[in-house]
Amino acid sequence: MSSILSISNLSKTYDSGFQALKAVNLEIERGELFALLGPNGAGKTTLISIICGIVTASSGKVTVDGHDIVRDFRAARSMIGLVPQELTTDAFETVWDTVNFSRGLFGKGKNPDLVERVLRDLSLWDKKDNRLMTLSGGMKRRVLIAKALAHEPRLLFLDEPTAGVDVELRRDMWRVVRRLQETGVTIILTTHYIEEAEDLADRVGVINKGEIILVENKAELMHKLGRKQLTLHLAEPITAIPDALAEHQLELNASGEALVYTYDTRGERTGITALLQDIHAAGIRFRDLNTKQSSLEEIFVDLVKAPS
Ligand SMILES: Nc1ncnc2c1ncn2[C@@H]1O[C@H](COP(=O)(O)OP(=O)(O)OP(=O)(O)O)[C@@H](O)[C@H]1O
Repeated sequence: MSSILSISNLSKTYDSGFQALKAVNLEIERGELFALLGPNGAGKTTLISIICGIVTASSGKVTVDGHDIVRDFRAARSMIGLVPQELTTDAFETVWDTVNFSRGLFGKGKNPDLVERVLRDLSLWDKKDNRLMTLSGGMKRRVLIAKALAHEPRLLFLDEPTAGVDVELRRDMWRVVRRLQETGVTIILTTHYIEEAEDLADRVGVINKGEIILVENKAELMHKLGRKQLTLHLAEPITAIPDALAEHQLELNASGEALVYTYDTRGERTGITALLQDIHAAGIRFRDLNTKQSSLEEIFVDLVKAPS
């Protein structure tokens, strides 16, 4: 198997007695872009912090490229890059110095060529002599990535890389992340923007209340759990759905001008042909129709909503 990260039966109970992770099992494949989604407090940060050696697990085992994160901490940690949300380094430092310093923290010798390549890849080269405080928010985020890449990690954690940034910068960051993946880095991304996972991820994992409740290929997930809706815009409004159409379980919108039919994209039959025949027979005419596929966001909300 080519897992770069292997997590088995990982649990964490904080001193307060709160169990933040419950027997988590997860395999991350080399080169993939994995999005870890979960509502606030689900355990994402705890999981990443354990892998990076910031928090100690209560039980379970994690290996990074075969290195146990406890017994073989240094080797495991040197494989990992962590991009936090905030830049906490000295604002007076230059881009060049701060990125070189990050490399040095891992005991790696100077490698100006490599640092130059990292800065060029992130479009930071012309800013290399700038002090951090003079950079825009977007450039600061790039510096965070450059710092995390300076010691040549093979596994990169991006913790909400686009939290609080505008749409334009978010798309710019997505391009950066895609380029990184093309260079062979395995990426684990946590995000609150489900659209981000929808756009970038190969696989999606959903964590809720300390448990991984789903791990799935993104395309498969959207196909499996996705629903489609067909909306028929009626030529004349109706006040109620005729009994003859009851079996189709339609919804009528508030103005009585549109009928909405929800169907399963996996089903062998969508039921649309029968629906249209019955609608015709019921004397209802429509002037337009359109279909809509549910988004990853809708699937996610369904998955994590508390059972009633
Ligand atoms: N040091 C701690 N002591 C006690 N409980 C903690 C500690 N750190 C985190 N927790 C609790 O563990 C749970 C998981 O927290 P964690 O930060 O891992 O969640 P998260 O999924 O990253 O959430 P967010 O998206 O809000 O960052 C939360 O209920 C949190 O209150």
